[in-house]
Amino acid sequence: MDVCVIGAGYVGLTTSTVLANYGHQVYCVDKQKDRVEMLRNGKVPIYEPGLEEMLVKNSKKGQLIFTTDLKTAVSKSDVIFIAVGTPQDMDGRTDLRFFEGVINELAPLIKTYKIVITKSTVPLGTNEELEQKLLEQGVLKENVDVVSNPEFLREGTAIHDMLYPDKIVIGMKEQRTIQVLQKLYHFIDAPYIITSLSGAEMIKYASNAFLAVKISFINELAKIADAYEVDITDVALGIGMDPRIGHHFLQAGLGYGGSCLPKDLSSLEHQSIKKNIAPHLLQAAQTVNDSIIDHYLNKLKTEVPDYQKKKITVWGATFKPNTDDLRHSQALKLINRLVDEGSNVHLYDPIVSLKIDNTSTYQDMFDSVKDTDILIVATEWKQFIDADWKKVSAQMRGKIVLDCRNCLQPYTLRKNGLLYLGVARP
Ligand SMILES: NC(=O)c1ccc[n+]([C@@H]2O[C@H](COP(=O)([O-])OP(=O)(O)OC[C@H]3O[C@@H](n4cnc5c(N)ncnc54)[C@H](O)[C@@H]3O)[C@@H](O)[C@H]2O)c1
Ligand SMILES: O=c1ccn([C@@H]2O[C@H](COP(=O)(O)OP(=O)(O)O[C@H]3O[C@H](CO)[C@@H](O)[C@H](O)[C@H]3O)[C@@H](O)[C@H]2O)c(=O)[nH]1
Repeated sequence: MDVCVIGAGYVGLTTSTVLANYGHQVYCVDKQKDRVEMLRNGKVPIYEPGLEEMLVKNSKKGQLIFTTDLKTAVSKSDVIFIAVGTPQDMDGRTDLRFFEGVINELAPLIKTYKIVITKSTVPLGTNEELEQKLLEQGVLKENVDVVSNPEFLREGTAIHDMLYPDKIVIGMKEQRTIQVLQKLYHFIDAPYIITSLSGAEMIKYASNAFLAVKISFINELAKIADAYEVDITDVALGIGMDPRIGHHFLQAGLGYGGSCLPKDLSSLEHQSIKKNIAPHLLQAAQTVNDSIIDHYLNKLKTEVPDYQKKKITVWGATFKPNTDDLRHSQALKLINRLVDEGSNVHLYDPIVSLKIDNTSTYQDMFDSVKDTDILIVATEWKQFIDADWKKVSAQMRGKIVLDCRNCLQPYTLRKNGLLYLGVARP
């Protein structure tokens, strides 16, 4: 099929590349000229393992075309994906500026039958409004079907997640769209969940809200476990064995961040309040998440009361490993907090080279710990987990390692003369 994907970010690029790889002719449109130019030259503006290779292969074949020319892309396509950002505004609601911008640009271009598929995460009712707005702006009813097809990929494993999803969610009004979506996703073997437009929108928010609640649950338990000197990783393992609970998303640590969980939870809270329903649980999840950095720093303070006067190295800045995404990163919040407190901060991240006032950034993880008093592991990159701790210990001046992701082995660190510090890791 001929497909137009609007937005060349994490979702748009993954969708475009995978669809092209499985035989579709894809036109990926972005309004940022430099981004499109870069993509045409085979350079991917984001760090996503495996993406560049597949993207270049399909661009070379002409199967995947990057453009700023929406008009031509729409005229050549049967289906149009919207994959632009839907960030949160100052109040925590969804900012639909980019999404609405797309509707206004699309409306005059739809002259023959098209299926418009929303991949972006949008509040309940947005796809109904999308259809209304297209019709109000002159699109003929017989020329458009709107489908809500939310995306569940995770950054760092985006290609895998698109190829092997646990389900494909389709919100639609016209049955005829289902066959088209099945043809589009012919290479994916997953159950279809067919629902209304808002049903699909809600499944997306409900998934991310549930994940956020689950993480905050284990993080609250970690505080209790810490007070009773219980190892939270044992508790997570124990409760996770119950298939009704499951092992996923029970890794206690610095809390959740990223471009989705915080903003989607916040958006759902607002959508709930709009209908006079108090979102107690959703708010509690956010409150717990907001309290975690303090909890870790208090832990550090019990060991080093004047830690602000020490030289501190932080490993990891991104919101999780295997991504360059810094949006709502808890690690970055921790770094900024240390800087605000006046600490002498040294940074190392395997992918991102940060420029933050009053910090020093290193290109080598071992150089970054030279003569440092305290090492804080803020993101669980594999190279930190597998670090040569003997070498780290030899480089450091002090001996304290604060593990904010429960990703290190206390025994290994102690064996190498380091003092392991964590929450609920006695
Ligand atoms: N990042 C994820 O892991 C992920 C996963 C699932 C769902 N989502 C959702 O998917 C949507 C996209 O997220 P993302 O992280 O890929 O966003 P992103 O910010 O990485 O990329 C969005 C792209 O859209 C482009 N854009 C904006 N307006 C445009 C327009 N009018 N025409 C053409 N291009 C335009 C921007 O230039 C940008 O390149 C969001 O709603 C997000 O919540 C994201
Ligand atoms: O046990 C866990 C699991 C995750 N996290 C943190 O939670 C955040 C989110 O992690 P993850 O869900 O893996 O990252 P995303 O790439 O943001 O993916 C989420 O957000 C996407 C955008 O909506 C969805 O598509 C995915 O299904 C959903 O998992 C990160 O800060 C993680 O460090 C924990 O603290 N403990």
